Amino acid sequence: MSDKVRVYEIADEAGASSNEVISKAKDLGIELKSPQSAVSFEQAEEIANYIMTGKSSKVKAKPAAKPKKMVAKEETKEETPTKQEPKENASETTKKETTQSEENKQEPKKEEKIEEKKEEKTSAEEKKQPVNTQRDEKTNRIIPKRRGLKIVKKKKPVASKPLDTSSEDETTAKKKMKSLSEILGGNNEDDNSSNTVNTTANKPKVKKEKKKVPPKAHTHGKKLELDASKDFRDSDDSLLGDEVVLLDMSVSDSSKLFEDQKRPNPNANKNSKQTRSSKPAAFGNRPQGLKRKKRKKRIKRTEEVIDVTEVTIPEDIRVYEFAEACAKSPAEVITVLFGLGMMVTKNDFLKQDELEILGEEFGIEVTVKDALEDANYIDDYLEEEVDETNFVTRPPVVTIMGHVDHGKTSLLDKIRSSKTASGEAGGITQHITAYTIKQNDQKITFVDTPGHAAFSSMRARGASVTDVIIIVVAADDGVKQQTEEVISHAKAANCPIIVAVNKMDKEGANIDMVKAQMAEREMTPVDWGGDIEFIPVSAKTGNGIDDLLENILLQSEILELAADPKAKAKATVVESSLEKGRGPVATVIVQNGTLRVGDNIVCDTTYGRVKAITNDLGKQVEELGLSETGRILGLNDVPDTGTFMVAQDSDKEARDIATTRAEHARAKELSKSTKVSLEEMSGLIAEGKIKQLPVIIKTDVGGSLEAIKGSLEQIQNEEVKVKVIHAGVGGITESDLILASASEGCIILGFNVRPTGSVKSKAKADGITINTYSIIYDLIDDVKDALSGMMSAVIREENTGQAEVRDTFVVPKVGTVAGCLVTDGKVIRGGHARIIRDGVVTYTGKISSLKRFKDDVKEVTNGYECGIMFDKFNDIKVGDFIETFIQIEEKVHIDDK
Ligand SMILES: Nc1nc2c(ncn2[C@@H]2O[C@H](COP(=O)(O)OP(=O)(O)OP(=O)(O)O)[C@@H](O)[C@H]2O)c(=O)[nH]1
Repeated sequence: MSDKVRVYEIADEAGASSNEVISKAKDLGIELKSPQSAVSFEQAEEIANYIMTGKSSKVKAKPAAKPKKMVAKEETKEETPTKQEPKENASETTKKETTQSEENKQEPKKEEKIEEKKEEKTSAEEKKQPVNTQRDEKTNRIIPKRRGLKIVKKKKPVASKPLDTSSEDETTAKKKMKSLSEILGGNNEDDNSSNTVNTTANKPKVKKEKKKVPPKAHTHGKKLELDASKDFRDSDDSLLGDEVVLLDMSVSDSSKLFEDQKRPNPNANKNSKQTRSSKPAAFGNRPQGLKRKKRKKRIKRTEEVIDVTEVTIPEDIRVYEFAEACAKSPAEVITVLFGLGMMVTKNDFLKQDELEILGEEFGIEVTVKDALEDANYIDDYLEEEVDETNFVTRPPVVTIMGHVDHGKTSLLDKIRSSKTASGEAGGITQHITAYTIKQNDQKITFVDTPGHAAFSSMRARGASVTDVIIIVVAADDGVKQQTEEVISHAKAANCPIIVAVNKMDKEGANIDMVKAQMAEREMTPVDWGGDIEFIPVSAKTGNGIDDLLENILLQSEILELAADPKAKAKATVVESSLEKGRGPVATVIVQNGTLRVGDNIVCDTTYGRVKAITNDLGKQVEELGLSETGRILGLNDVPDTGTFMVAQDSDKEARDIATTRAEHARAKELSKSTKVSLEEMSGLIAEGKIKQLPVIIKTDVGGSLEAIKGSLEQIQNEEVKVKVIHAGVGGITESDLILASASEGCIILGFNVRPTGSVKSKAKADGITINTYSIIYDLIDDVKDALSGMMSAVIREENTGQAEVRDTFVVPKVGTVAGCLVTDGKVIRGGHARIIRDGVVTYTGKISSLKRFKDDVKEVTNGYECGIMFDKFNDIKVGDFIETFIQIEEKVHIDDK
């Protein structure tokens, strides 16, 4: 109270001149004379306020209001330029507030506040002032007081005497509260200043909010500070407002959260997902835990409820898949089959009979669905409506078969060369699979099959292209083994048969012999009262060929072969290969419709668009008509021989069918391999020590492939057999090596294909044998040799001598010694021997001891006496014969057995 403030200081504080201060003071009734005149703190403040606000307040103003203004001003001043540090500001403000409240108690506060403002302006001056003299020279040295007001310095002493302020807690708290409410834009008594404060305070508040949202620690930091003042919690509404801002956010979130948890509304799934992802980790575990429980419950329920009475399953189904379909465990399925003596694992495919048994056991009606139902393009084709008005007579397709060297190829070539215009026959030397000729303006298509086995295998697959079969029998050789086989294949094909008695030009030709032999095999000639035409021909001279062709046409007439050239094309693949620069090539015979360039085609597991067609003369054509043959380019892969090629409406349709079929084929292959391993397991019991030679066959064309595969599969006896792991058209590739290395002892057989450099070297490195051939018999012979090598050697016995027992001697602890005379050959110690008594072998074993007199000897020859003992056998009698022999191991060939 005793401190005075001089006019010039007030002027500085209020930002006015000393004269203004004097005149304003006068307005307030305070008489001042010069800038050096002094007034009390109260007066000084009154004057300053009056100057700044323009309002004349009462001289005896409320002390509480004044610091408020100052705080507000300070806040404004500090907060506005330092928006980026709201937290610091806030804490500074709080500190200042605390300071002010302390100052208010001691009353020098107003002066200090004014001085503080001055201080900002005269900071340079301050620095020169001593610090520790604030109370020594009250009147003369105000500057040190200003320093005393500096937040840092003033705060420390205040903080060090909290006990002094305890009696004024309420006042302080109120002041604090007010200042906070000012910050938050709460009520303010002073209109002008409050407006200013609110405006300025609002801005940083908005920013604070913005900053508060992400880093919550800031919010907490602030709250803690406020909480530290204890009383603040009790009273401050404005503070509550501050908290509400924060709570609003979390409350809205958590309310959603709880709503989601309560309502199992499926429509709310999206929301709940979002909420879950955005909610704090602390909440995250609860719903997840609940979810798990729910899942468990659901599974239990389904297990209990499901009672399968009927299932529709695919043809190839594994044990575990079947179990799943029937709502059983794989163990149940395995147990049922095991009980019936069928050993299966859960990955094994189930056979038809196994499925039936299981169906009965479980009381389930099992329906096997055709996996190719949607891709059965042949059935679909056959089901299509047929317009018989479009039907025209179709040329016959003829197959020639016969015993080796009876002249099939010669006959085919002769027919072709004699019936093809010389100009067109440019490439005739090259052997081709099928061709069409003209006889009396009527077409006939001939097909050369690699053998009757291949013919039948094709037929077995439902691909019978043949209308008429010609059996070639050499007139000089008659019916041979393969002729007989051909007869049965031809009969089975249920086609008209014509016998071409070839080589009629030969001297030893005897057609009657052939007729007689054939008649014995129910192939009676027409002129003998039967129904088989026998046509004498010579492939060498060409005699009788016209007759043969006429007969073929006659037969086809009887058959009334007809087809629709306007229909979608259906053809059969009779040959296929992978050609360099051309890709997969398929030789086809059109059976219905017309196959054109650009047609979308499906061919079992392969598909494509016909890029080009080459006819049997090597000419590019645009289309192939009924029963015509040609080579088709455009498939995505090499098709198997005997498969049907059918034109489809769209590329997609063709691709879909082929893809489905390919997938099914793969699954089948897999199923087969599993079954093979199963068979192998049971084979150990059933077949004893059967040995298999695993082979991979690669050929240039499909026909050879079928022939080789068929031949190899037939080579087997009770001990060894060939196991074809893979057979395909095309070169030997690295994938073949991989396949080969997976089967122990597997060899790769190439027919008219050779491995490339890298494949060769890899095979060498991996120790895989690749054998290539161009003659089919060489290949078969090699395989036979390999199989023979696998066969156990035959043990042959060779008699070496004979001895007659003349006497027997029992040696205690040693046994019976037979005193013998060697009557033939020689007796060898350690050698095998059998004792023959009355012509019957009573013992076979080894001679353990051989003596002459008392000496051990290695052998005793004819005419000499010796003592013989056997290994653990003493029942030797006088008059027995001892026959000695050696065992010789002999290798056998598969053909020997
Ligand atoms: N003299 C005479 N020889 C013929 C006649 N037909 C074929 N040959 C000869 O018989 C041999 C075998 O003829 P191929 O046409 O190769 O007999 P193939 O039945 O096709 O023989 P594979 O293809 O091995 O089954 C050849 O040397 C022909 O020259 C014929 O009518 N007269």
